[in-house]
Amino acid sequence: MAIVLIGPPAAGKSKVGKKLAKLLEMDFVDTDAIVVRDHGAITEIFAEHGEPYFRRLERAAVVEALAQDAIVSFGGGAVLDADTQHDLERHVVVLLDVDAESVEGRIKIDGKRPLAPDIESWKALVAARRPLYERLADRRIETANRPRTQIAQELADWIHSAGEFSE
Ligand SMILES: Nc1ncnc2c1ncn2[C@@H]1O[C@H](COP(=O)(O)OP(=O)(O)OP(=O)(O)O)[C@@H](O)[C@H]1O
Ligand SMILES: O=C(O)C1=C[C@@H](O)[C@@H](O)[C@H](O)C1
Ligand SMILES: [Mg+2]
Repeated sequence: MAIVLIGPPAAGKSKVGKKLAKLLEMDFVDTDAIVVRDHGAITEIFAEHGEPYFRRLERAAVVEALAQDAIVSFGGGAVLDADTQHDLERHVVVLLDVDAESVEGRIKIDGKRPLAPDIESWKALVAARRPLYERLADRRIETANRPRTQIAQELADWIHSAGEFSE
């Protein structure tokens, strides 16, 4: 079973996931990183082949990631795939959430998200996905104005107390 972090672009899935994996002494896998490893930069995949093509590569990355007992950070849109939604029923799913105001500075900083290049597109994307994120999640964590270390520690404590991965 994997512990899967889902949620809006720039919620902190990759950064928090890495810290959580360290705390729990588990492997860390990121579906975006698998796609990049196998196919190159995400911005270029979107520009050259479009979103449906990217989603197929992403689905393969999800299958690889969920086969491991690891902390798995999803790309923001990985949950859109119906097979992935079904697969998530067998895993622990955490929604890392963030509001538009708090995410604004984060989006501006890296600007490398083809579907959310600015805050207005981020808002529309997240509004459409929010019911899905909430339906799939076993637990929701607010990340606005909170250090990543604290978020990771809270999650690690919850996982320990829930008995997940206890030996
Ligand atoms: N709790 C936080 N407080 C402040 N900044 C944060 C926090 N979490 C993440 N960030 C910043 O937000 C940006 C996005 O973080 P990260 O790449 O982990 O997001 P993500 O959820 O993995 O996004 P994506 O869906 O694009 O993969 C980074 O610049 C990161 O430093
Ligand atoms: O929210 C999304 O649809 C995306 C988020 C990123 O993690 C990448 O997977 C890609 O930029 C698409
Ligand atoms: Mg990420």
